Amino acid sequence: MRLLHTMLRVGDLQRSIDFYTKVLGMKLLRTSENPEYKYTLAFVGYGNNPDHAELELTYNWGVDKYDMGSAYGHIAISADDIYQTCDQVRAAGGNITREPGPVKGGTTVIAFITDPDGYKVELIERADNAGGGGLGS
Ligand SMILES: C[C@@H](O)C(=O)SC[C@H](NC(=O)CC[C@H](N)C(=O)O)C(=O)NCC(=O)O
Ligand code: NI
Repeated sequence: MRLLHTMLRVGDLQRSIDFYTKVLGMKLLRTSENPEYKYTLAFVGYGNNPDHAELELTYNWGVDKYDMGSAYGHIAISADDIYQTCDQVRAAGGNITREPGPVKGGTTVIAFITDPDGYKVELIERADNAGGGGLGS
């Protein structure tokens, strides 16, 4: 089995596509519309399934905001140079809610940003091909 995607409901599809492509360097992989049920999907990521997990951005026509509740945590993305990535996020108008620095009690360098809808995205500094060595290692 493989992790295929995470679905996020968004209030403005182009705004979210711009964030994940222009700010976080993802590609727009495909889109689809469902006129009958009035929604549009946009899949973004660093590559296609099955080699890469994707984000499924769901826009329900006419719905521009959601109650984010308190259950959602974050999605995590690796960054070769987290300081440079955060500078790029800032320069592109992204919101950094936790500046880069070692995780509490550990050495892994992380940062948190929020996307246009307020979904948290964790940046973890590691070479893309790194594996294992969980947080705090
Ligand atoms: C394409 C595949 O990956 C899907 O996730 S389609 C699942 C389907 N999505 C929708 O109907 C989108 C619009 C709907 N109003 C919504 O906001 O989810 C679905 O079954 N969604 C229900 C769900 O709980 O995800
Ligand atoms: Ni889905």
